[in-house]
Amino acid sequence: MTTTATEHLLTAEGITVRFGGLTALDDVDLRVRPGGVTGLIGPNGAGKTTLFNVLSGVLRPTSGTITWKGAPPSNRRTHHLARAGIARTFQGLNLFPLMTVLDNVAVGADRLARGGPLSLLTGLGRHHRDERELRERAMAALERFGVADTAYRLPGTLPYGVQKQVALARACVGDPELLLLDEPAGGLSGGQIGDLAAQIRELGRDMAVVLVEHHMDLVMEVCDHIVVLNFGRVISTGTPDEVRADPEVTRAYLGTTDDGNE
Ligand SMILES: Nc1ncnc2c1ncn2[C@@H]1O[C@H](COP(=O)(O)OP(=O)(O)OP(=O)(O)O)[C@@H](O)[C@H]1O
Repeated sequence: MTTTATEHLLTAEGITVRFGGLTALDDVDLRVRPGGVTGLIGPNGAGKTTLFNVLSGVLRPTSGTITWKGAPPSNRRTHHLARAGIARTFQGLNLFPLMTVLDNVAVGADRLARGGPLSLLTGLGRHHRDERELRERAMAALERFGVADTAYRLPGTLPYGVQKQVALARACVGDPELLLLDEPAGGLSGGQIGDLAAQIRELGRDMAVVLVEHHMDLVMEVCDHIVVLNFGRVISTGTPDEVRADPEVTRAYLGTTDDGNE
């Protein structure tokens, strides 16, 4: 199925997630168009990570529907979503510590190969040509993110900022149509965050990016559209300027009442 520029790539409707008695998401809607950067923000515990986990197939919602390119995803398990064109990064990076940087990134290209998921790890069901192509793609992705010189190192031997670039290269190597970035600025210095902003804007020209991030300057700089969650509900949506000017958003972040009292 093809998607025109005016159609939504991903639609989440009425997403509710309950953990026992706690409602982490309450009837949340999210629509993502092809291309551009959507920010998902909100105070601690607002439900951002839970929504990300639903979108990337890690968590099945209690109720609600997800539509990918106009139809429900045929299989919501994470590696199937990756093959359909949805990639994500993790707060904890999730790089394989005993694999080289190059192999870590080649695993991310798996959706383009004929072998099954993780066949690069097991060596089963894959042609030598596949492997060579995957490694060439992985090297090209490392070059794109400026870390090709680390290809044969183990991730744990590299500075944190470099590991973050490797994780980005892994997410992008399969040419996803939707990239979910979970707090990409966490642990980075001011200068690194400036570089990251330029990278995210560039990525948003090739694919749709959804960004969960606490670093407000970065969010306001790179996002075309922002969705604000508080206590599991969408309390505001709009452009960065619209969201910044919304008193509901200020109240959510400051935890104040209409009178300005705590
Ligand atoms: N597996 C779980 N079991 C029980 N409660 C959970 C679980 N995961 C999240 N929660 C709760 O759901 C609510 C939303 O959490 P979530 O992590 O999605 O928020 P968040 O907006 O990502 O917060 P933060 O900015 O602090 O990462 C919180 O009250 C949290 O304690």
